[in-house]
Formats: sequence, structure tokens, C-alpha cells
Amino acid sequence: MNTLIVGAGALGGVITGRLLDAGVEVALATRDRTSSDRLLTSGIRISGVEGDVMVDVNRVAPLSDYRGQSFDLVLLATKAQSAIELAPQLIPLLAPGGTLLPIQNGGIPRLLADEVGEEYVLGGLSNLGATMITHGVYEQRNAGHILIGELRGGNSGRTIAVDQWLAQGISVRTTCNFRGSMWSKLLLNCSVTTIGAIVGCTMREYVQLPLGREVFEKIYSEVLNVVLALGEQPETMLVEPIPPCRTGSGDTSQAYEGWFQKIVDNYGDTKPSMLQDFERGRSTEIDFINGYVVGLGKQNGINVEFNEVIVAIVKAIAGGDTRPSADHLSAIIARAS
Ligand SMILES: NC(=O)C1=CN([C@@H]2O[C@H](COP(=O)(O)OP(=O)(O)OC[C@H]3O[C@@H](n4cnc5c(N)ncnc54)[C@H](OP(=O)(O)O)[C@@H]3O)[C@@H](O)[C@H]2O)C=CC1
Ligand SMILES: CC(C)(CO)C(=O)C(=O)O
Repeated sequence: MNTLIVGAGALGGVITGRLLDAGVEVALATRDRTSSDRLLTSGIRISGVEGDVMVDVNRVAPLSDYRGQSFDLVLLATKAQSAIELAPQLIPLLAPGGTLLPIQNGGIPRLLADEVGEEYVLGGLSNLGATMITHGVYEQRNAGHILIGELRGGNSGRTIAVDQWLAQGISVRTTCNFRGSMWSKLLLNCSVTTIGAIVGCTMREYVQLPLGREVFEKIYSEVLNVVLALGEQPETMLVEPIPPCRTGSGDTSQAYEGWFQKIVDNYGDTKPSMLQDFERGRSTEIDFINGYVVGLGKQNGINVEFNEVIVAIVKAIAGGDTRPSADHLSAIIARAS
């Protein structure tokens, strides 16, 4: 399966490195020649969960150099904004019957399918947490996997083929309810990723702070209200999307505690991708995460006040008006009440 991975950031780097290390030949596309030249010299180094890797990258070039070539699989590992811009340029790179596999957070696979046609797009998302330390040097932060499935639901030949191909080097799972998985991931991104970014640490660290857990519960619960009001059926991924005995915030029953700990154990040690964006001075994906939910909540008359505050704080940090800090936790509780 002739494969092109677009984007040599945290996830693109880890996925490419692990596939090459397993002997799976893939090509890598960077934004520009400076980045591809650097990778040609440095190769890819991965440390962390799932073992260390040091591998040469022979097929790496700026995306524009691949014009005229054709690939059976294009795995799109850029941020959401770039994915939307790039998708139309990637379709001509697909061989007949070829697949575009986006793995961004938020509702990106659906947006791309609407833009370029569902026949080209296989739904993808990442439960794998990765950090780019510097160009060519990556850390895998959890034992996560890439989840793939048809946007319309059900199974398909291409889901099976892509799964078998990628599973040679990385952990992959398939789902017949990709839409439900997308919502479950969004629940986690709105809470685990965004709150971690605002505070400037991992989830495991922020839930130990005063108000950390309360803010998590408020945000998660508001997003869940929107998801359920829309009639969506969030799917169990590593954790159940609907907490047991959903009795509201402050629940300390054993079942709830077990559910909460499972989230911390699976996602609590990953450095949030949005925090990496702040640190690199990059634009964030907030409009596709909490911002997306706020829009849907408002359209449907559902209270999303805590998420609105979260969006405002992320925009203030991104705009340089404030910095990630634990102080935002009390501001969220105070301003939303
Ligand atoms: N990192 C993580 O742990 C997780 C990330 N995700 C999601 O995965 C997606 C990717 O995240 P992540 O890997 O962290 O992001 P990064 O910002 O680390 O990587 C994105 C890469 O895409 C490259 N890129 C941007 N535009 C182009 C272009 N036109 N052509 C080629 N390459 C381009 C960037 O290059 P340049 O550096 O030149 O801008 C960068 O290397 C996001 O949607 C994120 O939310 C989901 C789960 C976990
Ligand atoms: C893995 C997780 C949930 C961690 O925040 C994530 O998706 C991200 O950082 O983008």
C-alpha cells in the first residue's frame, strides 16, 4: 500500500518512525524543504512508551514535490486548520480507490468528507499521545492507538486493508461506529486536553489541584449534555463516555471513582497537544473542540457557560494576554457561576 504521511509533527513523526522501524516503507511530506532536509540528516528518534526507535528517513520531501505521484493511502497528520486547507490538494495524489485518512481532533474527518467526498475519506482519530521535542525527535506518551472507521458507519474492505497495513508498525483499532467514537474523543479533548493546556500541565497534575477536578466535571458534563441532546451515541473507546451513576459533579461513589481513574490512567500523562501549540506559538484547534460544542449548544438552547469561559481563556492565552496557569481554574468557576 503506497503510503504518504503528511505532517512531520508529533503524531506524524511517531507514526512514520514506528512504521519505518517495522520495515513498512512510507513517504513523509513536510511543509518545506528546510524541514525535509533536516529529517534526511537527522532521521527519526522516538523515546517513551512502546520502546525507543532510531531510524533513517529516505523518502521525505516537501509536499509539493509529490505532485504527479500516486498513493493508495494518504495519512493526514497536520493540525485541523491545515487539514482543511490541504485536503483538496491531496485528492489528486490518491491512486484510483485510494484513501485519505485524517487523524485530527474534533469533527475534522466529517468536515473533510463534506469538502472532498465521503468516498475518499476514512474516519480516523488518535488515542495515541505524542510530543515533538525538536525536529526529528519525538516522545510517545501513552500506549494509545489510532482508531479508524467509515464515517457512514459499518465495516468496509478499506477499513480492514488500512488496519492490516498500519498495524504492522502502530497500534490500530477499527470501529463500526466512528461517529460515536468521534464524539467520545471530543468529550476528552474538551476536558483533558483543553483544561490541561489552560493550566499548563497534564490531566494527572491538574486534577490534583484545588478545583481541578471540579472544572473537569463541569466541562465534561456540559459537553455530554450537548452530545446527548443531539441524539448522538458516543461510543466506548478506552473508557465509557457516560459516567456511571451520572449524578452530577462531586460524585464520589466507587463506580464513578473507577471511571474517573480510568480516564486519568489512559490520558492523564500525555502533554496536551494544545499546550504544545501554546509553547510553539501556534494557533490552537479550540474552534474545532470546545468552540465547536459551544456553537452546537447555543444553537440547541443548551447551557454551555463553562465551555464559553474555556474558549475565551484559550483565545486570551493564544493572543498573548495571559499565560497557562492554575489560577484559571478559579476564574472558570467564578466567571461561569
Ligand atoms: N500530539 C498528540 O498527542 C495528539 C494530537 N492529536 C491531533 O493530531 C493532529 C496533529 O497533531 P500534532 O502532531 O500534535 O501536531 P503538530 O503541530 O506537532 O504537527 C503538525 C505538522 O503538520 C505540519 N504541516 C502543517 N502544514 C503542512 C503542510 N502544508 N504540508 C506539510 N506539513 C504541514 C506542521 O509543519 P510545520 O512545523 O512546518 O508547521 C507540523 O509538523 C491535531 O489535530 C491534534 O489535535 C490527537 C491526539 C493526540
Ligand atoms: C491524547 C489527548 C486526549 C491528550 O490530551 C489528546 O487528544 C491531545 O492531546 O490532543
